[in-house]
Amino acid sequence: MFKQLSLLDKDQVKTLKDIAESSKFVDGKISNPHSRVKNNLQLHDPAAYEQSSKIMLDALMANREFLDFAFPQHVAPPMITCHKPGMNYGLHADSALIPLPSGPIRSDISCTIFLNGPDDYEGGALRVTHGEASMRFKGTPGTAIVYPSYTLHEVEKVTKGERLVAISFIQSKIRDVMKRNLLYEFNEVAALEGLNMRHENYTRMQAAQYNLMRMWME
Ligand SMILES: O=C(O)CCC(=O)C(=O)O
Ligand SMILES: [Fe+2]
Repeated sequence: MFKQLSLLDKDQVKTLKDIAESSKFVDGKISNPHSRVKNNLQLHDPAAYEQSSKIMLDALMANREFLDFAFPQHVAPPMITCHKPGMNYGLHADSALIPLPSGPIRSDISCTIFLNGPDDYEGGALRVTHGEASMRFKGTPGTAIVYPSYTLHEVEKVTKGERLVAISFIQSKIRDVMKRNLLYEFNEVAALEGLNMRHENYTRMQAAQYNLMRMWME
């Protein structure tokens, strides 16, 4: 399942764009030296990375929709990347393990946070495939899309302007996507409709929700 989040306000987006503007970017291959498809730039300035990733990490961990949907166990600090005209990130699968200073995390969910808007660049859609079908995303500034890391996906070539986003990877407490989505749906419907039920039935349903989480959470 895919989820679009309203993550950052205008001021946060501006701060992040200011950081990007005044920071050094390097060839994205620095973190994937063997990739034949990665053709973008990524932020390469420790202080700027620390400051920008904290804003986005804090926003993710304060976002109810994200917490309810992703059941995050570990979240990689979001990294700002940039595609200029001619750049793309060809079709690929995300690595199962994402190295972090604190040790590797498993990527269950991938996340793109949009800092530039669809009017700021041409091309550059994030295309996520699902078998022979695919979905294309170009979010407005401050929104994010989370999607399963097991998908093959790509960033289409930017033909004009600049695509500025941040990317992150999430290890979920619920590794199995089917179980995670089922719990999300169950919890959502219970939250929206539960109070219309008779109290004793609501209590029993809540016990079922908690017990599924006990069974499935790592
Ligand atoms: O820039 C994006 O939206 C996604 C980039 C990507 O697929 C990756 O870094 O693995
Ligand atoms: Fe990817």
